[in-house]
Amino acid sequence: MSNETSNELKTTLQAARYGKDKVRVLRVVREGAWHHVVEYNVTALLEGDIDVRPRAVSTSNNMGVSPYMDTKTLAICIINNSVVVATDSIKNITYYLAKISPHVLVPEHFALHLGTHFVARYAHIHKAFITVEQLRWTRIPLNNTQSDEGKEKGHTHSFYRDGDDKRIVKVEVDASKGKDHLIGHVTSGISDLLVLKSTGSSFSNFVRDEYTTLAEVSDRIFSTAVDLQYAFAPVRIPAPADAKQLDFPLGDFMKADGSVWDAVGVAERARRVTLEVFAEDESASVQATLYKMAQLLLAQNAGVQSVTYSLPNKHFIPVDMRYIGVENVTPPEKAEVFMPISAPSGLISATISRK
Ligand SMILES: O=c1[nH]c(=O)c2[nH]c(=O)[nH]c2[nH]1
Repeated sequence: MSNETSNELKTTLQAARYGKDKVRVLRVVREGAWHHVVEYNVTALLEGDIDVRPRAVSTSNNMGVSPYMDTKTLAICIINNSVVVATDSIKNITYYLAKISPHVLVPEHFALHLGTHFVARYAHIHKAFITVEQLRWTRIPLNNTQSDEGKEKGHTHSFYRDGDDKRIVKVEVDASKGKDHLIGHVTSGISDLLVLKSTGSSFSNFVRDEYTTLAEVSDRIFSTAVDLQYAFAPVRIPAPADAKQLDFPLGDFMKADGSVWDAVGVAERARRVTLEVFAEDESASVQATLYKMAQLLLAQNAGVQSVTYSLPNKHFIPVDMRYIGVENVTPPEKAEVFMPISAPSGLISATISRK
């Protein structure tokens, strides 16, 4: 395509969003000798009046620009970067809020505080999208060490990574109805929670036709990497009242609809219910177990509106050793040696919401 053609092409900016991805932060909060740590990977993206394109491009050169400039240079000169909060600044703000936010230990609260600051601080930013991925750091359990209140057991300042699963929080702070009408949309969940059970799973009565080779089984391995998302009802966020727009009165909006918004409690119950249903269910299929998990999660958490699970069915094939005179494949419930199959896997997902 020639330059002339690309210059003349009429286009419209359908959507634009930008910011910083993978901002890695570890925060230590000290209550005397009793320390807390959180490690987050933060993505902070902004939307608003961020169109950098020149409003009207003049090629007739009546704008006080040197007559020797060509059309291309002129266009670069008047590109409107004045609407751009640099992604470097977005990263700096993320670290600053990690330093000063009283809400930093709870990813939902931190994400809401960060998103609120972006839309409150910059008049032309109408929406902030914050994703916080929390990595596990669990207190090393020791019998003789516990907090002053005696609530939590474990070492005062030593932690270990007790799982690769992450807590994933996605927040949208929407100021499009005005800076005094901030709405927060919060979705939380879990990713990469790897589980396996060696019995208590069957699969039968599925469609049998000319494409079917799978045998019905009353006993099989069930393994998945849980991906869970649960959505809260939207929350009203009071606009910051201070000059620097850093206020975030969490207590106020927790009571805004007359209920307490317990993000930490929901997260603990969601992980527990997922693990318990997985372990205890006599699974008729991944689909059936998924539905039970989601129903129980909704039943236990009044503030949750909908639940989405996405569960790969990781296959394990009994190794056929009949060629060396060893029986390992029949009956299936007696199989002992399996080949884990990395691909393909099944993939079962569903969203369950309140009626
Ligand atoms: O629990 C299962 N659900 C399926 O839809 C399916 N399909 C399949 O081949 N195995 C399984 N297992």
